[in-house]
Amino acid sequence: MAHHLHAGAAVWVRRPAAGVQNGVTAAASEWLPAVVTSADEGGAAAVALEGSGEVVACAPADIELRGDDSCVQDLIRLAHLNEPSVLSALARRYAGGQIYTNTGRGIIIALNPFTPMPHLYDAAAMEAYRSEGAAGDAVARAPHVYAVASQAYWRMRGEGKGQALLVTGESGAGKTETSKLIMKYLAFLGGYKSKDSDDGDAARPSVEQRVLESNPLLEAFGNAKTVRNDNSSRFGKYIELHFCAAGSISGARIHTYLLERSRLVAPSKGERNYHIFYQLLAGATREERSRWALGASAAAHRLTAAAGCLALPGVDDARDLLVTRHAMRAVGLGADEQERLFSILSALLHLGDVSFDPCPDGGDGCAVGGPAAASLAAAAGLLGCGAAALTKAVTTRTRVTPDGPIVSPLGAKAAAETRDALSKAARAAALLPPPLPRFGGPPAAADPRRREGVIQQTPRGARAVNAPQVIYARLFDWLVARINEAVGEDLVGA
Ligand SMILES: Nc1ncnc2c1ncn2[C@@H]1O[C@H](COP(=O)(O)OP(=O)(O)OP(=O)(O)O)[C@@H](O)[C@H]1O
Repeated sequence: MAHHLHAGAAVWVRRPAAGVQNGVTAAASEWLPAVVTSADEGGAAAVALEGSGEVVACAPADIELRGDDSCVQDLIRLAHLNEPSVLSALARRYAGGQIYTNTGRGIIIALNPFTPMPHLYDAAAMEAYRSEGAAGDAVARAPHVYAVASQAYWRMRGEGKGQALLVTGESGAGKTETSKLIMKYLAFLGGYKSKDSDDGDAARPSVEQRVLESNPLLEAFGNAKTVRNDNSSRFGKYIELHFCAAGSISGARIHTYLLERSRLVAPSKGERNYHIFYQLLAGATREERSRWALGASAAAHRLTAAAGCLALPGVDDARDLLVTRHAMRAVGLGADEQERLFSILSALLHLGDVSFDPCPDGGDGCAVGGPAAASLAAAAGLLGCGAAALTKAVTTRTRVTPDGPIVSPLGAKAAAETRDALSKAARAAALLPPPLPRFGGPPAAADPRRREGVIQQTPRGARAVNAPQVIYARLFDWLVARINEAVGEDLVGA
């Protein structure tokens, strides 16, 4: 940008720098602090770089004004609002352990510290921001995610209107962690007492507790290790928290979007499938392992082994299964429902192990033989449908014509691509009778829109649908619906 520059003006100048991204050296640039030694009318200048004193000539596009921003904690107070000033202010604060920076009222930039910072979120910090917003002074204290949450909370209470908090950023930026901090803090502001507190009905966790405790469950089924984030949410979510007139949480509702279904059958190299599969394979008891015919470890099943990443440093999948089970109980999933749930997950693992051989007679179809037949039988048993019906479903395609259905064989490649080629979701539903309602009442049935959504997810006229994906997506929807039942939708008094 062209500026009126004079000798002695403090500026940023853009200089070429080699950057390395994903192991590849790429041309990049960096902004360096400098002082103008001479400038022409068009904005070009000769500058002396701070530190080295080297004098370089710069085009107008490579120069930005620089102010003294050393105490700035709100970006709108920068002396010059330009890219290098913003980046330098954020970098300086981050280096000093200040991961939060305001940018105007109600917007905060959070930089991921990638290390636990318990002092930022302890009881003293919670108290410090309790009245933020109520006092109408959101900038008085250090920028903090609690300040934004507190501001929204008190505005909701003051104006009696719903508030929305948008948490956005690229994968691994810290959205999930930030959302959890916000929820915990809103629960705290609403008077939530920790579960250690001995008042109340110990057998019935509070709504706040159920909301917070449902998180591990959603994460187990909806998160996976990616190349960018060991605990990446593979779905979008919108969480509604309902408050009663007295200001405490009275209920919640979680809406989820666009679960990454393809991960189930094809996680990318170096990534993992959904956490729950590794938890199950690491933490199932000997008796459960035999009941569900599970392999000894994640290496034993294609769905968990194919991408080549079995364990994660610092993650104990067996211990995490205990956390997931605790969350299941917290949202009210009984032993029967848990059994069905783990049976279906096990069935998916077996289904993933089914492979197809070309027909021995050289014909069009394919056959399921050897160990694959055992996997298919195990899947059929766990899903509660006959092995013959499942075999037919995975090796044939049915077309409905005015003269009746025409069944034709699928080649090995087509069958393998679709894995069990249950040609349509409707057929899948017929074969896996009825897949999720057996968990104990289908919330989907009570909500026609949701049911429609499931049907729409199946490409109409598609030659075949990958049933593990369909089943897993239904399982996930069912789980979200159960969590919603547990956390309630009590809008009375909100
Ligand atoms: N405030 C924080 N304090 C400490 N560590 C954090 C914080 N925020 C994020 N992290 C670390 O960064 C990791 C990634 O964060 P998170 O899962 O929240 O990212 P995300 O934006 O939700 O990613 P994705 O879009 O892939 O789900 C966390 O597992 C945690 O280790």
